[in-house]
Amino acid sequence: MDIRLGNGFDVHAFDDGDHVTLCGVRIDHDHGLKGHSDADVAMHAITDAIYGALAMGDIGRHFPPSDPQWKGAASHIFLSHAVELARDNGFSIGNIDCTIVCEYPKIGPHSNAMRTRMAQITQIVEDRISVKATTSEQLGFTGRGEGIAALATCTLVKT
Ligand SMILES: Nc1ccn([C@@H]2O[C@H](COP(=O)(O)O)[C@@H](O)[C@H]2O)c(=O)n1
Ligand SMILES: C[C@@]1(CO)OP(=O)(O)OP(=O)(O)OC[C@H]1O
Repeated sequence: MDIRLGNGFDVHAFDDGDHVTLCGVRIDHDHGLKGHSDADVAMHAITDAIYGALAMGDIGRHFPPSDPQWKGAASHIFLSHAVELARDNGFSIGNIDCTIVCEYPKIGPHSNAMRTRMAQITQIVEDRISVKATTSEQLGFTGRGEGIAALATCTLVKT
């Protein structure tokens, strides 16, 4: 059995707006997130974890921020591409674990909806997908409420 481990990390700054999109779920908030795409920082970290496990670059290599085609794009496009690339190379996703770092919004009330959406996109069962959150105890850029960071790990399995 061939098992690969990948990790991903992303940050997006807060901007004017009334909601953020995290793992494909819209959450009302007093700010939005700045980005070339929909700025779904958690989905970007998960996408990069899959590219990482495949050793096939990163999200910016496949979807350059300089390409106007991706302006405002929904991030499920990026994740679906990484999932398809894994499948094309004979891998299935073993599990995904994502940690979102911010003081606000609170993630807990939305984490199950996020797992459901991620399961739809990745076509794996929800109990193989984890979405967690932590504050940074008011320290650093996340602690000052300047943006959101996300980390993700995934395993890919070829039998
Ligand atoms: N944006 C967040 C941050 C945290 N949580 C939940 O609160 C728990 C305690 O966070 P600490 O940083 O104080 O350890 C954390 O384990 C999460 O359950 C959250 O939902 N959203
Ligand atoms: C997702 C892409 C798409 O152009 O743009 P952003 O939304 O700015 O997100 P980032 O995490 O900076 O990754 C780079 C790009 O691939």
